[in-house]
Amino acid sequence: MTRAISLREVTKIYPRNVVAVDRLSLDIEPGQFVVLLGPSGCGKSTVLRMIAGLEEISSGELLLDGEYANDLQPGQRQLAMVFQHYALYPNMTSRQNIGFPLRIEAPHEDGGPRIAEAARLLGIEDLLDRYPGQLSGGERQRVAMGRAIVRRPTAFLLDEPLSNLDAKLRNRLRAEIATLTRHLGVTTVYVTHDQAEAMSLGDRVAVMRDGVLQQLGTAREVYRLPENVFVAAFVGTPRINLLRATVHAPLDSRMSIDFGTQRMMLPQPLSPDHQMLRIQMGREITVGVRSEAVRIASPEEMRPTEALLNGVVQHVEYQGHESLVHVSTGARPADVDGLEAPRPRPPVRSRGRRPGQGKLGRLRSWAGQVSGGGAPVTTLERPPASPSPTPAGRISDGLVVRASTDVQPRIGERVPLLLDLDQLYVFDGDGRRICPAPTGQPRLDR
Ligand SMILES: Nc1ncnc2c1ncn2[C@@H]1O[C@H](COP(=O)(O)OP(=O)(O)OP(=O)(O)O)[C@@H](O)[C@H]1O
Repeated sequence: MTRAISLREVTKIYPRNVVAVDRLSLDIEPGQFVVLLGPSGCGKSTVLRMIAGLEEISSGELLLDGEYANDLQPGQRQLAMVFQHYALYPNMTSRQNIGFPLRIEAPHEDGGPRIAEAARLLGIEDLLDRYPGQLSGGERQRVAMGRAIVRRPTAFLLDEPLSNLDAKLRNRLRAEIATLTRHLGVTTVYVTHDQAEAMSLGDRVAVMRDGVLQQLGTAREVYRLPENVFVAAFVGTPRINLLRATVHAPLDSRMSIDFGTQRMMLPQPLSPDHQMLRIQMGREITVGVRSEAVRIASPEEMRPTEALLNGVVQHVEYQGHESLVHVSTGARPADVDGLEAPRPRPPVRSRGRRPGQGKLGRLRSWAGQVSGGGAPVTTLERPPASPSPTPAGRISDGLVVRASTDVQPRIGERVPLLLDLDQLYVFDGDGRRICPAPTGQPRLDR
């Protein structure tokens, strides 16, 4: 059995008025895999904990299969949660750890066949008699998954389950989790701050910022048609180039985008999307260009859908199969708030979380509640990942261009840049995407 999960205008306000989740509405269909993506502190885990019943909902409704579920006890929800820090009992073998929830639920039943089935699905049959201390990080996370699936839950709630693992293992387990949950056909809500992980995993990605849902869509939609500058900047590697500009639209000559030190002429006749830019004349806009939408090539090679800028090569990152060329155009880079660091909310860190109430403390208590009673001992192998030290939203001031390794520009060289206008994003002063035109407004098919 699998579950439909709906959140209707759900808000969570922690003590001291910390609004962790703000009127979030989300419908997750049975069997769907939805990723909650956003920077640290944006409220992802809180959403998951409210679904699990580990956190009270301040206002709004949670529906499980269409039934009001705000007041259901965690144990009545038949959901399984897996955490970043695999909470395994160190003095129990993998078999005992996986079978633990069954012993609590049905102490007189033989859990053997279900444990064996879970172990087979996860490919850990040969690890069943080992203790957590004798397992690698990835193996422990598989055992933790085993403990979740053995109960045959109606949905999985996965809270950054892979962030403690090294990149290679993370990629492998990520693929395994996707395959496993699809095979089981169980609704899955997966929390991560890693956009690459989100893009590769979910049927749908819900991008959050400051407790507010920014966009819900397929990975392709959030990448190709980001609804605002935050989503554009958060999703995609290398990060989208974002430049401050104004629209220059004289009646008697061609429309251009003015970057301060140079203007980019838009081809005539103007596309319907570009015609709409006229309204922005004189206002500051943000232009977004992904690194694959720019090429270093001579103006003679310019296609009808391209426009020309000039730049000076600052730095070349050799990546083996391609190079990332950082080019200065003299344009002002745009800042986007809240991309990496939590929003500055002074009361939050000192908001009176008692020792043990932070991520670690919450983890200890959740582990006990969700895995079906008892208070499991948590083996914590690594300290929780600290938030990225990068200051919020600083976009590097060079335009990053993806180039084939045949292109070998010299540092300091002046180069022509051809921008693909079909992949040009424009955001208004409030950060909303105005080009390509949002759905419902006339726009080019792409
Ligand atoms: N028990 C609590 N009491 C008060 N504030 C809390 C509590 N738990 C979380 N918060 C705050 O609520 C906000 C959202 O936290 P949450 O853990 O849901 O974010 P997150 O996106 O999952 O972040 P991370 O990826 O770092 O876990 C943050 O500002 C956090 O400090």
